Amino acid sequence: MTGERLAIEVSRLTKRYGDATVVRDLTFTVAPGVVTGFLGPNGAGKTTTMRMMTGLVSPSSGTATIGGLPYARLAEPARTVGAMFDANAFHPGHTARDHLRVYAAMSGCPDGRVTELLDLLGFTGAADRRTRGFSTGMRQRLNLATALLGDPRVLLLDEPGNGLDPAGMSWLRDLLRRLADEGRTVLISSHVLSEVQQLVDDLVVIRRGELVAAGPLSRLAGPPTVLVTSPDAAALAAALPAGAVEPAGPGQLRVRGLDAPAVADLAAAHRLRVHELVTAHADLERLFLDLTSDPVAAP
Ligand SMILES: Nc1ncnc2c1ncn2[C@@H]1O[C@H](COP(=O)(O)OP(=O)(O)OP(=O)(O)O)[C@@H](O)[C@H]1O
Repeated sequence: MTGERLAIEVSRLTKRYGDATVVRDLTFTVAPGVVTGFLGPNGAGKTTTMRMMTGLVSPSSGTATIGGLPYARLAEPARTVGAMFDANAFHPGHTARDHLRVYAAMSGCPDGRVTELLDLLGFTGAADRRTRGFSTGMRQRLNLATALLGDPRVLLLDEPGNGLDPAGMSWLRDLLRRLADEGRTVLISSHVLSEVQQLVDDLVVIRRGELVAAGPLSRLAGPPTVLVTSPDAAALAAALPAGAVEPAGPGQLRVRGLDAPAVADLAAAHRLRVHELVTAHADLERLFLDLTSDPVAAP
């Protein structure tokens, strides 16, 4: 599918409420065609920043633009940006279909789009049930359906993984991947890195309203290492390139800069035994805690 590719540019964005600066001098870009995770502990300023992107909150200074324009100047804002903020904003007496019809009418979407989305988001049996009985997972789906009504090129989703079980997360991952592969810009917030690490390509991490890291997840997490268990660990360490290896435990080495097959081949060439070889990816939860920990604010 072709369509406009619209980057989100946040430049020196700042929001003050009275004496409190809740978003401070934030600058980052959200690229089209990938899923970007917007991460930070509770109260870091994620929702406020996303609301500023959609004009729901006005910045104290700085700008947030979508495809080069502030939200208010977009020709068709509701069809350009789909946003999801509150997982509970449904009329309890409305069915999922009623809810989508109301929003479709407000944003000028054809009724056929409602049926299409109910199918796409797997509402088969639940489309005509009242939302008051919906699980959190169903609410998240309905929210997503609402955000997708105008077939937007940009999606801003505040905590879409909240309350989803593993099957729901896997479904969400596939859906977001498909939307990004269509060239859309997808920004999802979360305060739990482990929740989104399977969903995102890029990360923007904030703490107390300030940027602490931005870039591809693979770059922030660093390259994987190989963990080798061998009764010949000392001889294997001597055979590996100097500086590529460090002890990781009894009979265990951590190897950098070589992948698992290269380590296995090298051990075989030296007739050394290998009992276990594991490719270890960075501990992303640790990385997130390191990036966002705040000794001053600790109790
Ligand atoms: N209208 C408002 N008036 C005053 N303070 C506000 C207002 N809206 C948000 N804040 C404060 O701004 C800070 C950032 O809130 P925000 O909801 O943007 O954080 P968040 O990163 O989305 O947090 P969470 O993960 O808990 O949703 C918080 O301290 C919050 O109390």
